[in-house]
Amino acid sequence: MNRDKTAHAGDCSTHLSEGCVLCYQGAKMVLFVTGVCGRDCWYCPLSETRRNKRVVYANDRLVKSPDDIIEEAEMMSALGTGVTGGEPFLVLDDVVRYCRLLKEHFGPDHHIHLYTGIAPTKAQLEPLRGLVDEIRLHPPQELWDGILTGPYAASVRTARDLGFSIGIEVPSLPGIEALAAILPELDFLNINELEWSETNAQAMRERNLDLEDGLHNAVGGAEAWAAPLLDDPKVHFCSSDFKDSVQLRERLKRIAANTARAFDEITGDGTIIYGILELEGDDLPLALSENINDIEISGNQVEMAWWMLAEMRDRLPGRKYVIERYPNEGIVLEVTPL
Ligand SMILES: C[S@@+](CC[C@H](N)C(=O)[O-])C[C@H]1O[C@@H](n2cnc3c(N)ncnc32)[C@H](O)[C@@H]1O
Ligand code: SF4
Repeated sequence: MNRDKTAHAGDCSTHLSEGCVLCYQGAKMVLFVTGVCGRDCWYCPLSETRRNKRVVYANDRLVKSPDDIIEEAEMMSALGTGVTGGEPFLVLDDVVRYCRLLKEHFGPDHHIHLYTGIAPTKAQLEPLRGLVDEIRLHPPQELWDGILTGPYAASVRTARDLGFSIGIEVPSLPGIEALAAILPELDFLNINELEWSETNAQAMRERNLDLEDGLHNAVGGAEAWAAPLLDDPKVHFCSSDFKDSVQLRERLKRIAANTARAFDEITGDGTIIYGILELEGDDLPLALSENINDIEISGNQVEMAWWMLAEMRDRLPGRKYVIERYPNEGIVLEVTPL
């Protein structure tokens, strides 16, 4: 069994759902449609700013109007969207509206997958036909034993009859091997490496669970619980490391390609690097006046290519530094004085 996480993240294409293939390319927008959920999973990772809140986010952008969703999708050249929450079926009308908007704007090939913690009925699934391509069910841990006779198996069959691609997506927890029974009826089974978050930390400690290492959010033991299932070609293990590295990096690269200015350097991680000069007076130094087309002035700050700033360093009075940040005015990762 080859379960090296890095190798697995790369050698992906044989059994991944279409939604996952696009995720590997960083091409899926995450559309969070509500923080409200009727379940209360002890491991739920939702942050306090989202949990139980009636909020909508497209990636990290707070959505105030549906246009924001399209803008965000365009900014990352999204090829698809993952609809999540909270519980999307609690706001089914909104989900239908958003998915229709996305399919109309980007075309029917814009691939949409939807997560749900409920076992949806035919009446709940029907409005999503032609709008959602792939459904990912998350049955509660206490129903994994006897999965074939419960409501989630019924949803699997209904969804399949209605033409959806249908899978199960759950975090890796003890007892997960019981889901082997339903594999023949699924298109895929995605197992998320159990992740630690601020909001589930107490519940993790109560169960004597701990972080696997000091670098990632993965919970120790999570991969081992999933191990009995991992050789089945329908099963995909999504490591916490992969989400932090490949998925995020590829999405940042897409955003950077659309938003970086001519003088921003785009790194292999999808971050951008540029130089900043803080002006000491109102006047632009002569050396910069001659390069007016290669700079951007905002207040008392002049932004330019980092290497240009480094070259002119001795001719420019004022504080100078190089900045690395996420694209589109994202978080600042590093500030290096020149
Ligand atoms: C946060 S849920 C939101 C959508 C829906 N309520 C659901 O549970 O499917 C999205 C995905 O995260 C997974 N998940 C939940 N808690 C997790 C955790 N602590 N670590 C890793 N994945 C988790 C769920 O299995 C689900 O596939
Ligand atoms: S069903 Fe999903 S959103 Fe709801 S509590 Fe469970 S993990 Fe959290």
